[in-house]
Amino acid sequence: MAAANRDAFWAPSSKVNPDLARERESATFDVRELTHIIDGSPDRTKRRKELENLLYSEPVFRDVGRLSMERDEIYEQGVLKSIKLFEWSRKYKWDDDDFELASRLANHDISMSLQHAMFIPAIERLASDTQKAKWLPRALHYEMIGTYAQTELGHGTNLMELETTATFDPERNEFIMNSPTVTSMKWWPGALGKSSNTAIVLAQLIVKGKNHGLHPFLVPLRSMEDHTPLPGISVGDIGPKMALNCIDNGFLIMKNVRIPRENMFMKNAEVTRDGRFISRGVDKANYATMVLVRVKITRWAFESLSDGATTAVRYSVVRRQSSLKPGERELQVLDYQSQQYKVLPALAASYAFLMTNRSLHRLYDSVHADIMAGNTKLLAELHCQSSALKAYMSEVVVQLLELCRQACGGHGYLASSGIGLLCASSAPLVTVEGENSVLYQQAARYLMKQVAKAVVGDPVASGFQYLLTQSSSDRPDIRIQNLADCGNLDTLLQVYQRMAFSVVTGAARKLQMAIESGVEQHVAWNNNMVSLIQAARFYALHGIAKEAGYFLATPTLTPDQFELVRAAELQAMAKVRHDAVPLVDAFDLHDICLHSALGCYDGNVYERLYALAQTSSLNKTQVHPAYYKHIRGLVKDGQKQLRQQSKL
Ligand SMILES: CC/C=C\C/C=C\C/C=C\CCCC(=O)SCCNC(=O)CCNC(=O)[C@H](O)C(C)(C)COP(=O)(O)OP(=O)(O)OC[C@H]1O[C@@H](n2cnc3c(N)ncnc32)[C@H](O)[C@@H]1OP(=O)(O)O
Ligand SMILES: Cc1cc2nc3c(=O)[nH]c(=O)nc-3n(C[C@H](O)[C@H](O)[C@H](O)COP(=O)(O)OP(=O)(O)OC[C@H]3O[C@@H](n4cnc5c(N)ncnc54)[C@H](O)[C@@H]3O)c2cc1C
Repeated sequence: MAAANRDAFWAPSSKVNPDLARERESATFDVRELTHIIDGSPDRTKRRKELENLLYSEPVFRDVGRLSMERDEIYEQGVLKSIKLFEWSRKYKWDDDDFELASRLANHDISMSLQHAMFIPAIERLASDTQKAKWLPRALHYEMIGTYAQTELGHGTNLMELETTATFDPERNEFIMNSPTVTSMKWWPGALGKSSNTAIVLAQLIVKGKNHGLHPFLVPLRSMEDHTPLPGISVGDIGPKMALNCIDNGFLIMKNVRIPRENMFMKNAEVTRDGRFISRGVDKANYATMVLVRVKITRWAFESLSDGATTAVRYSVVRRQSSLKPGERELQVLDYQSQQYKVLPALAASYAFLMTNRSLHRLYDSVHADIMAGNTKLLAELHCQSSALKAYMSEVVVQLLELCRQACGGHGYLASSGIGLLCASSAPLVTVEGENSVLYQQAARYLMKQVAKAVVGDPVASGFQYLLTQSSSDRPDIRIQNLADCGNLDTLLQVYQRMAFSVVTGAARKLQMAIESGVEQHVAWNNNMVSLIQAARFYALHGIAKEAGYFLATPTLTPDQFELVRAAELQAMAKVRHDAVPLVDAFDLHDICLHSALGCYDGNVYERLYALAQTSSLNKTQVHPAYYKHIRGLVKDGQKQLRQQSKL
């Protein structure tokens, strides 16, 4: 789309859809005040606006062209956006919060997103002080452009079986990096294919023939002069994906690549000059970067879901379709109870996920500070919480975004709705940084340990006190006798704790019985995996309604109480429906960030759909070249055959 049209497209219109305007006039709260809470403070709102002005004054961040771009153009635009953010970050000395916020305003359409998402954080967490002094300036000034290369073609989850090797050569005081098999090539790391000149490579450390397990190594990939791959390095893009195609996820094969001994990250372990292996701190400390990204993913879950909820809610009040009573005006589709049931859980979950991410981030910051000071006591609890919440929130986001798409009817299937791209770009959140089934089990593993402690009366971790309170014989009955009781958050918390206690201890009992029956531990674990994963999952009324089985099959709710919860849920939806538009307006998403013809602030959906249709590459000419090449011949032949038939 030409620049002038592009600017016209995004300019907010003074003409606001009347239905949308009316919804805003009837807000029952101060939207701006809620925006400040969502941003974190009035100052953070102000900061966000400053960064919006900075980014959206740049053509590359305003482009609507991405709907019909070729992959190379998408990649190059993502590189350009990355470099803009890097230049501004250096020029204005952005902190991590500013960089994360700018990245979000760019929809994470950043080819070299791993530089700040993993490469720099890994150096900060896994390098010795001497290595940090050497490598951080080169990473922060973008001489080193990096990635985090752990996953291989043959293994992603099971880190113990990763095959890349780093063999110490005492003669030359070097490590020799190798990809010994086809399945050992690194596969998937972001920005590895074409952008990065350096990688943090996770490899099995071999010293004097002994394997000392997985350790991180800094491996130069490409010349700092002309970006050509260095000797022994074979690297490239793994091909187009469902979305996130600005990112050059790549492959890496190393054949006898030599790196200095000093390139092994040495905060948690080292190999001395004379070939002695020394381990420091806990061996899982090298997994610290993965824990950080899992926490980030809970933030991305909120961002994706609030985008989807904003589009679906605004479109659902603009779209009028069918009437409840013949002859009456067509209804705003959000007035259908079924539409509320599709769309409002995404709105509710957006707010719940925002608060959950903040709570998890506080835990992370506290535990990370302890770990940096050598105290790893709470690492296991952080691992459990980050694993369970990353898994649960990414799972729910994928489900609810698809419902938001369905709620937008046919137009939700258009790229210009933005919601299809949102579904596709959020889809990998259930896989990256630990596939969900695997992470749920990590949480379940920790839960089983807490149950074992609770059973013998030992103290349990702070987040699991319900295992003690719910087990006591004098625990109070669940007080749900009317609709009002269903709005009592303490009561709802008690319901969840009661159910969780039953499901978690039930899973533990099944596991224990299997083991006591003589089944080996790992077989018993696999045979009870679904129960263990369920024990690691569970939000308020909708969560109860959606998971009815667990609340009714355990001594938690009676059928009558469950019916009260269902009625309360529908009542709550009708109430939230009244404020649905102000509640999404409070996310205060700029139209460029939302990138949706259905979700734009002014609600002029039809004009924008038509305007974006003009950008379709098929509309470059009135008659497409395919007519002259193929269709014309078909029509002429048809005419010829009809003439011949008419003569018969
Ligand atoms: C809007 C969207 C925009 C963009 C989004 C899309 C894409 C870009 C974003 C991000 C890029 C993604 C980057 C990656 O994916 S990097 C690769 C990530 N890979 C993984 O996460 C691998 C998953 N596998 C594992 O973590 C582990 O192998 C395991 C499955 C957890 C098993 O661990 P393992 O050591 O093999 O064996 P266990 O016996 O289960 O564990 C032993 C022991 O260690 C403890 N443990 C395990 N992991 C951790 C950890 N991270 N921190 C702390 N402790 C850990 C575990 O609890 C156990 O402890 P015990 O005391 O019980 O023995
Ligand atoms: C968009 C994207 C970006 C990525 N970026 C990076 C990156 O920057 N760096 C990097 O190193 N990696 C990256 N990855 C790789 C990612 O971390 C892996 O895909 C992920 O760890 C899962 O590993 P896998 O794909 O090998 O699946 P596998 O581990 O082979 O699992 C396949 C399936 O088997 C099942 N399964 C496996 N193990 C278990 C188990 N123990 N219990 C129950 N079920 C199980 C699950 O259903 C799982 O989905 C990226 C992936 C994607 C999609």
